[in-house]
Amino acid sequence: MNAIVLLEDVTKAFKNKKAVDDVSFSINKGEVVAILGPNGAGKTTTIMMMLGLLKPTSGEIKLFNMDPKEKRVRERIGAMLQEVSVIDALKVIEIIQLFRSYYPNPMSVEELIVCTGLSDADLKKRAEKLSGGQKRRLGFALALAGDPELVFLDEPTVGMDITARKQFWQTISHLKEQGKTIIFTTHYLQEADDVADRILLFHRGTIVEEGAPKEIKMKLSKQSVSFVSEEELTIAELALLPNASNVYQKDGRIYIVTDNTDKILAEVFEKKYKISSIQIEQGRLDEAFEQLTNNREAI
Ligand SMILES: Nc1ncnc2c1ncn2[C@@H]1O[C@H](COP(=O)(O)OP(=O)(O)OP(=O)(O)O)[C@@H](O)[C@H]1O
Repeated sequence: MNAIVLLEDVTKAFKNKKAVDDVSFSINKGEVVAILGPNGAGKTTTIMMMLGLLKPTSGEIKLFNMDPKEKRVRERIGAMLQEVSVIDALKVIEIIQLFRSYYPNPMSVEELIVCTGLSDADLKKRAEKLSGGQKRRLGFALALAGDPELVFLDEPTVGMDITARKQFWQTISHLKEQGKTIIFTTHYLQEADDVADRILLFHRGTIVEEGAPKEIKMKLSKQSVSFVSEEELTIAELALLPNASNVYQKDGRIYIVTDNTDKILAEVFEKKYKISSIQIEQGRLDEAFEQLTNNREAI
């Protein structure tokens, strides 16, 4: 088996609330996997557990078939977390050298500079003087300092401008070509679609969809029929229509998400509902993602 990350029935509860609820997945060597989901979905908690920084309440996590806390594991992984906390008084280059010294086969400083886009001027700055975007670059450099086989990136592009984002994803593609395994979290379907081999879509602590971006897109970007209702129609009633896969209300219109708009229209007409302003929507991907998570919110 090529799986270098393995989670089996992992749950993390804070007090009584389950942040991650019975999650299982495995990741193979060389895969780029996006953990996608809205705020509070459990993405960061999952990353922190994989890194051995949080202990699961139940279930098991293995990296390279070992406990994530083992030194032999730590030497093979790198992580960029949301908060980069470094020693403010040190210069950027000193922090990078310090991190490199923790690893048996670190990446060269030259390569780290190319990968992260840090400039010579940035290297001489004290960490406390860095802008938000420069701090993210430093965080990325520290994640790569040990030339890791497995890289964890928690919302890596937050605070980056467009140029920095572009360069960042180019570097990720380059690291993938080198055979590195990359796991990143994001709120943005587009980012996951552009770079990931596989998406794990999290919502409320569970994986609600999993697959290649193409598969996820096919599942999510369903068409819908929308209309204005002239009478009191309940979502629950419409959800019973045989071809309705989802029903929701937005800006005074009712939307019925479906695989077959012709059939759903026939079903709606048959019921003789008093409706007007009927439209068929193609379904944008971002919208579909929002629908999926919003609708689950209401369940
Ligand atoms: N240390 C903690 N103590 C209590 N609750 C926590 C703690 N850490 C996370 N949670 C809760 O667990 C849930 C999942 O949080 P998590 O940070 O994993 O989500 P996320 O998907 O990373 O969200 P975001 O996109 O906002 O970063 C949230 O409801 C959060 O409030």
